[in-house]
Amino acid sequence: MAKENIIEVQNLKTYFHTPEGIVKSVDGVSFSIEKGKTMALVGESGCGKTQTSLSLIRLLAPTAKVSADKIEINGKETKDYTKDQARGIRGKDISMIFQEPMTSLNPVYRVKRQLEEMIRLHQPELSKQDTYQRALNILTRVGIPEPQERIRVFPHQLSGGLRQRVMIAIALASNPRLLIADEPTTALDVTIQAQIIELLKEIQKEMEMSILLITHDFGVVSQMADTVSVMYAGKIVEQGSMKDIFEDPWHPYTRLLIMSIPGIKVKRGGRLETIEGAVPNPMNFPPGCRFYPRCPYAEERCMREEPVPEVIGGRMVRCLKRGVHDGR
Ligand SMILES: Nc1ncnc2c1ncn2[C@@H]1O[C@H](COP(=O)(O)OP(=O)(O)OP(=O)(O)O)[C@@H](O)[C@H]1O
Repeated sequence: MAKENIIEVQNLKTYFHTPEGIVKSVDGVSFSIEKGKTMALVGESGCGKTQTSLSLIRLLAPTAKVSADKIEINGKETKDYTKDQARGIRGKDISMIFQEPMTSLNPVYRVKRQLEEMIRLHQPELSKQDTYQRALNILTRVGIPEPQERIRVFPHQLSGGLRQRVMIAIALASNPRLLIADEPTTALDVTIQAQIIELLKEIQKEMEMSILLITHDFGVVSQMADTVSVMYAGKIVEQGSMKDIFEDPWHPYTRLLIMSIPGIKVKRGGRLETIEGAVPNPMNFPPGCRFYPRCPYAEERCMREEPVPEVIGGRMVRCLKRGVHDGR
């Protein structure tokens, strides 16, 4: 049976036209996510992960220009959507949660108003009482104790973990087919982090929802993702199943990211805290491979030739030296 994708993106480019020049924050990105599955988009800060996800729902700065060969979301081709049309896919098709709940929760309204507004937007037929009951049910579902009390408070009166749960409740109130989770656990302590990951996984199963997980943390990827796309300097440099990528990363950047995970996989002394050097300026990428200035395996031709995507056994990699660094 053919796999059903909730989203298919081909050759997405998001460029910011600034007085100083063109910022190529997303530069030809392609991926798809199957129904009910999670794809992690991984990379360091500034690689273009957030702009990729915001491009899908067109929540970009006015200076941004988006182009693509395809952005099919839940069966609809949206690449030529205007901002107004794009508003229609937010909520029903795609919801988004962020690292910092206070950026998406409104500090001046109580939880009740924010949650009920979202429910009303998507189920206007519900009576006042049913809307309230559904709000309570969602709060209960996301593990909020004493929902009758908590629904009456303002966001700042909740702990960080509970705020994250409220944000998830609001995002789920519209029954989205795809949830974009941008660093959903980065600001939380480890125990709460694990609880939120568990919650997202349970809800995903119940609702058969797909997740686009954006993170710099390969530890979180290993707990949630089915597939992984590794992003560097506006491009996807490696793509494949979580198992393939973890067990046998082909791109040097992926290898270095995995080596920087704290924990059991890599021996203590061998662990990297960070990768040396910095992500290049998207206004001025180096010629050839964009990773060569930081790559331990780079050779002369990497500075000249831009690697094209190679697809082998269901995986994709963009590296001229694949086959050398992994001993094949
Ligand atoms: N409005 C804008 N104008 C110009 N450049 C921008 C704008 N917004 C983002 N950028 C640039 O686009 C690039 C990619 O940013 P993006 O936020 O997508 O990175 P990221 O990988 O998600 O990192 P982070 O983890 O910090 O969110 C960055 O270099 C950023 O400075």
